[in-house]
Amino acid sequence: MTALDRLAATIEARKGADPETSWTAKLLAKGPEKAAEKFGEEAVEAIIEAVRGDRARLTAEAADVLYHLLVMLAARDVALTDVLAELERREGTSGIAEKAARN
Ligand SMILES: N=c1c2ncn([C@@H]3O[C@H](COP(=O)(O)OP(=O)(O)OP(=O)(O)O)[C@@H](O)[C@H]3O)c2ncn1[C@@H]1O[C@H](COP(=O)(O)O)[C@@H](O)[C@H]1O
Repeated sequence: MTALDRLAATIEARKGADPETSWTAKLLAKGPEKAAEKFGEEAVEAIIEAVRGDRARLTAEAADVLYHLLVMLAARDVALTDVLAELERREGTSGIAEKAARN
């Protein structure tokens, strides 16, 4: 099990937990729209660090992005395993070839 798998399991387990003691539960209690908004905020913070070129800060912001992505997915009952399966399905297909096949 990777750290991402463990984090997704923890987030799933936080559904219905006490919002006083869990940030995840607090965020989930506010609904999928709030989870999506937080994901957007964290993504923008990561973009800012990517543009600045601060690798340590980008690393930290990327971790925030991954956590908030998983919370947003959990809020809409999308399993990490389904996202990983979609990535596996795409493995070996060049993005350029895939784009060309669309037209
Ligand atoms: N990876 C994370 C993680 N990354 C970021 N955060 C929290 O996400 C929050 C977002 O920070 P912000 O500065 O954006 O929050 P804010 O500005 O106060 O929020 P606003 O009210 O202003 O929108 C902070 O409280 C961070 O601590 C996380 N909280 C939890 N986890 C993981 O989730 C697990 C379960 O956490 P709890 O649900 O809190 O038990 C933890 O053990 C960790 O593994």
